[in-house]
Amino acid sequence: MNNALDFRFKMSLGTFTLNTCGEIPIAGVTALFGRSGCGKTSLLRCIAGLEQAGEAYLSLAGECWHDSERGFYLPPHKRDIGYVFQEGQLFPHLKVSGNLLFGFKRTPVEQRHGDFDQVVKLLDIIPLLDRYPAQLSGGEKQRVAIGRALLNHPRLLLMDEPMAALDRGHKKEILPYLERLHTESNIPIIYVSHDLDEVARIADHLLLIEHGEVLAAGPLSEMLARVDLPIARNEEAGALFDTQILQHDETYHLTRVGFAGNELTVSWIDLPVGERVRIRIHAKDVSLTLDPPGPTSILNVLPVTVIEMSAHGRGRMIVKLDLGGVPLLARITQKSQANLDLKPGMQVYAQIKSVALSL
Ligand SMILES: Nc1ncnc2c1ncn2[C@@H]1O[C@H](COP(=O)(O)OP(=O)(O)OP(=O)(O)O)[C@@H](O)[C@H]1O
Repeated sequence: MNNALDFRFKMSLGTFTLNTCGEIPIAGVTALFGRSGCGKTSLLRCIAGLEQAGEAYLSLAGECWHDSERGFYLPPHKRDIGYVFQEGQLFPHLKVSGNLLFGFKRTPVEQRHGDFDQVVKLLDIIPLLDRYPAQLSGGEKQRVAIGRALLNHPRLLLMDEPMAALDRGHKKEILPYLERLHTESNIPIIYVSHDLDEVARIADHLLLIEHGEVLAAGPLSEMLARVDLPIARNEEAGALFDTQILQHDETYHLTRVGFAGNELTVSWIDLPVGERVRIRIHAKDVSLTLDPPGPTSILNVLPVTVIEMSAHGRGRMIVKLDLGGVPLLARITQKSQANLDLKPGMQVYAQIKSVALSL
């Protein structure tokens, strides 16, 4: 594919073997996802050129960066990439402004001003410009590290678990910036993570890595809706919906969102009507019933069709449902599946608590 990063790497690291091949679209955010030690960082380092696999092929939009067969290897500093590591790695002796200016290496002087203003605004860095890294929180350091990488105008931004060293509070603080980056920057990003909720918020594509190999790859919403992949076993498994805000209910502090002819009531979303939001419904928060329930505290009861089922873990099933053309996942017990005698093709009702829906 010409508008992609094509890769093939084979190498051993101690007892571990990385044997990956695939392609990553040069647009949006692609998550490299998998459990700890599966090889995500190794793959990212191969892409950056920091690791030289014995067997390697890498090209960006048809431009070769590494081809071991031809003995061609472009060193990291010639690859035009930005790299944000788990810990920001700022220069401690430079103020934030000085650290950011380091990101201007490749930008002609006359273009620098506009970019700087845009990036510091995007990442809310203005109040931090005069501080030294030691005077920043973990989340602030990461914002500056991201800003510095962006100012370098890379053709590709690699991010290796940029939130891994942050506590829950700081993670929450930085996530909206990563989402903004995703919608407002046109630099393609490859994002390593083992946190499914994080990936679901910011990625467009997903490469699932297992034991050093690419197990599956595709658009995020399709990947999250597959019941044959280990992702479906994850506690946080669930389907993703691109919705639009239809209405707010100020009395009950609820919001109504619409997607593909369906509507859902969710907890209040502080965004104007008409705005698009990504909503995730965790499989564990969806229950199934054969008949429409009578009066119930559950605000969302939607007719669905069973598409397929897969056993996951002891006594548990994951059920893929069709909700007016979009997939929804439900996790139920095998006992419930037997009690309801669920089979593909059956029409049932999915019950989703509105409080269970999260952005
Ligand atoms: N220099 C090395 N020598 C020996 N083994 C290594 C080396 N570097 C990595 N490994 C091993 O290779 C495997 C893959 O490591 P890698 O860091 O790529 O995984 P990861 O998916 O990024 O993990 P994590 O999510 O924990 O960061 C691990 O089992 C690791 O122990």
